[in-house]
Amino acid sequence: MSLVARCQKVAIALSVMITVSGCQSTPTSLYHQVGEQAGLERLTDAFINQIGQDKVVFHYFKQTNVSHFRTGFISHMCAVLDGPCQYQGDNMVQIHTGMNISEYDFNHTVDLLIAAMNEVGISHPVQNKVLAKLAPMRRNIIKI
Ligand code: HEM
Repeated sequence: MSLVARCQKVAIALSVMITVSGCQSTPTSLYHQVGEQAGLERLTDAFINQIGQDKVVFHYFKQTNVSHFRTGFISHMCAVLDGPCQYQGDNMVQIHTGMNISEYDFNHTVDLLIAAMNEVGISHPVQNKVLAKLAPMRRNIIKI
């Protein structure tokens, strides 16, 4: 290959790298794998729907402003899944303090989220990665 052709190849490779790193969502991020903003909106709507029909945990949300919850949950998930968002809301402890959420109810809520992920077609390997990100929050949410 001539030197000019080589330089052209390197230039193309570099410009591809710059374009990719300049994107808001890296192709490998979990945020990308759940379908970015539109995917998180679909997921959160399905989750809210699940909660709305649920006899076990709905009572926690009786006084909740759904539109505020929707915006906050989407932005929190976006940040947790390494998307291009900065979650501005209260932290998990602040939000859930006083709710005294039992382990059973926490697990049940996670089941509702899994049902929502199935509903919107998120693959099981991606679901597992999402759940692994949420698992450490358990101790900041339960029985406080
Ligand atoms: C890993 C699991 C969970 C995550 C990541 C999570 C995340 C969040 C976030 C980000 C918000 C704030 C939304 C906003 O800005 O308004 C929120 C609010 C809330 N969460 Fe959770 N949550 C989890 C588990 C639970 C569980 C298990 C329950 C109850 C069974 C629960 C009950 C609530 C309620 C009732 C609110 C609304 C509080 C209000 O009305 O101001 N959460 N949650």
